[in-house]
Amino acid sequence: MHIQHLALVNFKNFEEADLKFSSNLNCFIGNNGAGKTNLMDAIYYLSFCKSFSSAIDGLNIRHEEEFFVVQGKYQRLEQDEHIYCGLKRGQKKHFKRNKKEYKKLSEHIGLLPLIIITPSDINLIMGGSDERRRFLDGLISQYDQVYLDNLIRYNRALLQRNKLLKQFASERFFSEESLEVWSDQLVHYGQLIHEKRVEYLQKLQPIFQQYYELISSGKERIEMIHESKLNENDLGSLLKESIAKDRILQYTSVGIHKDDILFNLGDYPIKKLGSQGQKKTYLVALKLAQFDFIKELSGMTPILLLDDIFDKLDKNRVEQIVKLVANDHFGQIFITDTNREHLDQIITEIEADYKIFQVVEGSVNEDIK
Ligand SMILES: Nc1ncnc2c1ncn2[C@@H]1O[C@H](COP(=O)(O)OP(=O)(O)OP(=O)(O)O)[C@@H](O)[C@H]1O
Repeated sequence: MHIQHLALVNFKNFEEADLKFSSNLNCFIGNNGAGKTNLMDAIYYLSFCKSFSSAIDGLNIRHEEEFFVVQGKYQRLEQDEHIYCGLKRGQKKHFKRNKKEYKKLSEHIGLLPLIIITPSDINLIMGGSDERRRFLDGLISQYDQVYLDNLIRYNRALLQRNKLLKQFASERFFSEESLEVWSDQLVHYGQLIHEKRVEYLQKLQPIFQQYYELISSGKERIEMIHESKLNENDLGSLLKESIAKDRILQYTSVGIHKDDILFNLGDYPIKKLGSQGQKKTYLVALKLAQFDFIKELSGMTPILLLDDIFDKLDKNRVEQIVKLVANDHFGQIFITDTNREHLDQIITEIEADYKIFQVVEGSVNEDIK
């Protein structure tokens, strides 16, 4: 699966762009702020119906303009796919597959698998536990609709239980029975979600380990530990035990919404003791493991976007990553960099087809080989 053609109008700092890609390697070269990441974002948009950098769609319309259009032509399972995304200021976003508008954007997710590695991934390590849960939930739910449904139902029940706890406190009243309606739902869906999280993390761990060893030349040991009270106890008993506490706090203090993943390097948390390069290696390995996962689940080779990947990594690690992604296992790859040094290194490693795009302040020149 690959994108052949990308056309932009008024998307971020691009007034217009029209790019034909290689099915293997594509590189965006340019100075800071030129628009390399914006091009990556446009490709991301066509897979996920949203930007990876800003939650507000309107921010992606070029300043002073009224709309943006992003269009892509893909080869997917031997067929052409035309994807269109258009947004007018203050209006609903339009998203079409082969000229037919989607009723729900969620129907599109998973059609064009894509993995992105960006500097903002650091939040996965440095941010709160919600970042890590979102990563894991996103990984599982992309191809497991039942998991996603269970998660939605769990969150609804959690919201209701918390509302009730607040209401009890404000009315100086308490009824364990009324709380049970929601607790039972939390137990049912929470247990199912927990089992899937355990299963998927177990599957992810060895692939992650393998990638980390490859990039770091086997010098460091890593570990991913699923921290969940449900590992030792069932959620029903946990909720019962914490009723008094929940009454005081006015929210549900146990459940899968409190899970975390501990990222260790050796015996220590990478968040506290890892160097910047080690953290970057960790994230790259984690994302490449995610790549393998999605590849297996979707039956397609995802597009791989590597934004600013070489920053903070030493020469050896860069070399290992270059060797890795040059492998046949990966399909279409996009790389951004401020100079051609890494790119020239990659090109000598692979025999595959490649294209270079020079990005200069919102405009792109193709193929300056
Ligand atoms: N809606 C918008 N309208 C116009 N310009 C925008 C819009 N959104 C972002 N930009 C501009 O895009 C530029 C950032 O582009 P981008 O992040 O793609 O740069 P880059 O080439 O990846 O740089 P770096 O090498 O520093 O990562 C900034 O100058 C920013 O002001």
